[in-house]
Amino acid sequence: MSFTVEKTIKTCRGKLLKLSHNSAALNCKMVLNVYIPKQFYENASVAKNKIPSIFYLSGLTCTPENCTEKGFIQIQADKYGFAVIYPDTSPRNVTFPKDCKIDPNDWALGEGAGFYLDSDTLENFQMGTYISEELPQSLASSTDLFEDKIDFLKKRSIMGHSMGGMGALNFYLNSFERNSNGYVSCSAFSPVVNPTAVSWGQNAFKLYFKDYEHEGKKLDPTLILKNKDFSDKNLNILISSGDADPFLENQLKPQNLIDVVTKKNIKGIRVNIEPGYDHSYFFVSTFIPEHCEFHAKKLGLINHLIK
Ligand SMILES: N[C@@H](CCC(=O)N[C@@H](CS)C(=O)NCC(=O)O)C(=O)O
Repeated sequence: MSFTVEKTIKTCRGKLLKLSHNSAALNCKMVLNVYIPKQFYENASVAKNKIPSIFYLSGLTCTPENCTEKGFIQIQADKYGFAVIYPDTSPRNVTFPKDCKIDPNDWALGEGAGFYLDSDTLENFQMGTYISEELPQSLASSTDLFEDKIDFLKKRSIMGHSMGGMGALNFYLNSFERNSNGYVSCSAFSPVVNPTAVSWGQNAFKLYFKDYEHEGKKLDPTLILKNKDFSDKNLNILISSGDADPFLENQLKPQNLIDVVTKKNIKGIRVNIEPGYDHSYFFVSTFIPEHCEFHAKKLGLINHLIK
C-alpha cells in the first residue's frame, strides 16, 4: 500500500515526512510521521549498510504529533543514524457497532486507545497486525520514498510511552514466538507493565476481546515474563518510569514487573525509577538521549563505545 506525502519538513539535519495511507488491516485512512536522518542524504555512509529504524509507539490520546514535536528524538537519530517511525495510536473515524457502548468522555478506550492488539470484537482495531506487519512492510516496499536505504524489517528496534510502552514490550517479547521479524532492542517510558491488573488494561481487554481474560494474558508484559522461559534469549530491554507519575501506582505498576524479573533472575532487563519525574513529555524527552544511546549500541551504531 503506497503512501501519500502530505508534507515534508526540514528539521535537524534530516527530513520529517508526514504521510498518510489506506490501511488494509485497520480498514481506514491512517497518518504517520517518519524522520529520515542526515545519514540518508550522505550517500557514502549507507553504501554498505542500510539505516536501521526505531518504531515509537505513543500513549493514550496521542497522535503521531505528540512525540514528533515533544520527544526530541530527531537530534538523536542524526547523532547515531537511525530512522524514526511515529505511527498513530488507533484506527480513526471508524463506525462502532450499535451495541458497543464507549463513553465518549473515556479517553482510555476507542480512538486514541488502540492498545496495539488485534481485537476479535471490533474489526477495525487491528493495531497488532498494523504495527508488526502491515506498516513495516509497506514502508519497506516504498522505494519511491526510502530508496531501499532504510531497514524497517530486520535491523530495527521499538520504543514507546505508557500504553505504547506496553505495546513495545509486548511486540518485543511476543516476537520471539512469532514467525514475523522481531526487534533488536526494546525500551519503554512509563509503561503499563501489568495491564490485566489495572483498569486501563482490564477495560480495554473487555472491549476488544470476547474472552478478555485469556487474550489479556498474552498482552501483559509482566505475565509473559512470569509464564514464559526467556533464559535462552538475549533480552535487550530498558524501562524508565518517574516516581512522581500520577499513574504509577494505579495504572503502571512497574514494581510488579520488577518483582517477576528479580524472582526469576531474568537477565537483560533494566528498570530505572527516576525520582521526581511525572508522566509527561518533560520526562520522556529528558531520558530520550539515554534510550536512544541504548538502542544505538544494540543496533551496532556505536560499537566502539560498547564496554
Ligand atoms: N488526557 C488525559 C491524559 C492522558 C495522558 O497523559 N496521555 C499521555 C499518554 S498515556 C500522553 O502522552 N499525552 C499526550 C501528551 O502529553 O502530549 C488527562 O486529561 O489526564
